[in-house]
Amino acid sequence: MELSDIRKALDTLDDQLLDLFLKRMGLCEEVAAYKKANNIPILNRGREREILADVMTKAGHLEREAYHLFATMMELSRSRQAELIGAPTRVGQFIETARADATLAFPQTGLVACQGLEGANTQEACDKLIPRGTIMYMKSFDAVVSAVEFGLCEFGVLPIENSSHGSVRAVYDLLQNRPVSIIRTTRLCIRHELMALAGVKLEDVTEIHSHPQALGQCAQFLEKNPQITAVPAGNTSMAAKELAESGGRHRACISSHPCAALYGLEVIGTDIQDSDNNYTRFVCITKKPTIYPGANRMSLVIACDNKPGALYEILAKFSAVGVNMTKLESCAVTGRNFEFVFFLEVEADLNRRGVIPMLEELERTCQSFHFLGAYGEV
Ligand SMILES: C=C(O[C@@H]1C=C(C(=O)O)C=C[C@H]1O)C(=O)O
Repeated sequence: MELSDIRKALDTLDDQLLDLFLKRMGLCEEVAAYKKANNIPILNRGREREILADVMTKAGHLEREAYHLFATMMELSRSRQAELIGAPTRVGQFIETARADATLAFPQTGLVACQGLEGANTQEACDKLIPRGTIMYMKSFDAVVSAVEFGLCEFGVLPIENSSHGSVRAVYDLLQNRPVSIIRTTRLCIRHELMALAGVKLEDVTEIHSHPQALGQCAQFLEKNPQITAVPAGNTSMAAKELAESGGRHRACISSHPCAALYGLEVIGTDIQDSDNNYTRFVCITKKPTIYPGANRMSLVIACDNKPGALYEILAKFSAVGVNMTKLESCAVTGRNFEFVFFLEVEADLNRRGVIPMLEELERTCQSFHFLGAYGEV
């Protein structure tokens, strides 16, 4: 057969397939109405397994392809049913409340909780996120979240991930477990400097103090100087202040440039980070769920069953509504062997048809689902 003839035949088949697909979806809509009236869950794993087993037996050497085609069709069917049934979900309620409140422009002032001291990278992030905000410095990430949770500060700013060191697990843990949500993010290029008291040389230094993330981002520098011990500090700026107060002449710290002038230290090494492309992303959080106009990203933390295809099923849902994933990181669940949660960020407009039902479907079907917020990046 000529190529053009084959394509003509394909066009005819595609028309038939489309027609059958629409008929199938029509029947699923009837199923949805029945389920709604009788309060039956959308997902019926047993029925889906039977369908897939039958399809694979009938499909012969194309069993794998047929499996994926039918798994996707059932995925789309469940998504449509969720859209029609509209049963309340936590994520649906969150979005409804958060959007109703978002009539105002993004705030430019207010009290902002920030971990560390003057000169910390987070301070620069605070200035970008809430341009005329008043910063209150806190000792820990936990204290930042508490300040927001208990109303001491309207906003909190926290680092969430670094391009060479990955997600800040402690911050993800706080965001999942406390009643705060992300309203905006920003990205800063981080450069690390080595600082010490006036006159101290690198040869004199036996200890370098800094935040574990900063120590990790300068791992190659530390490897090249094996005589030096890395000592964790609460924050890069705290390390600078403590060094200045200690008077220690065998000590140095890894901090950001403004700390030298702020704490009277001398820079004895510049750009000591492993990669010049070293970025940290920061999130701005609030207690009141708010989605400001123009929000085009969302952060999610999802745990799924430990079985083949579990992650694929999640990704298929994104694909079904055309959502672009910008981050996917798996992380072991603390205290459990080989169980993972996924930290995700997706680009999605909540106004696009199917996006909210997709989130609701994820909440209904995944082992655990946390919606951390919908926001824009500055
Ligand atoms: C259509 C139904 O709902 C869901 C979708 C299915 C499908 O598309 O075939 C099968 C089982 C359910 O998970 C149903 O329950 O029959």
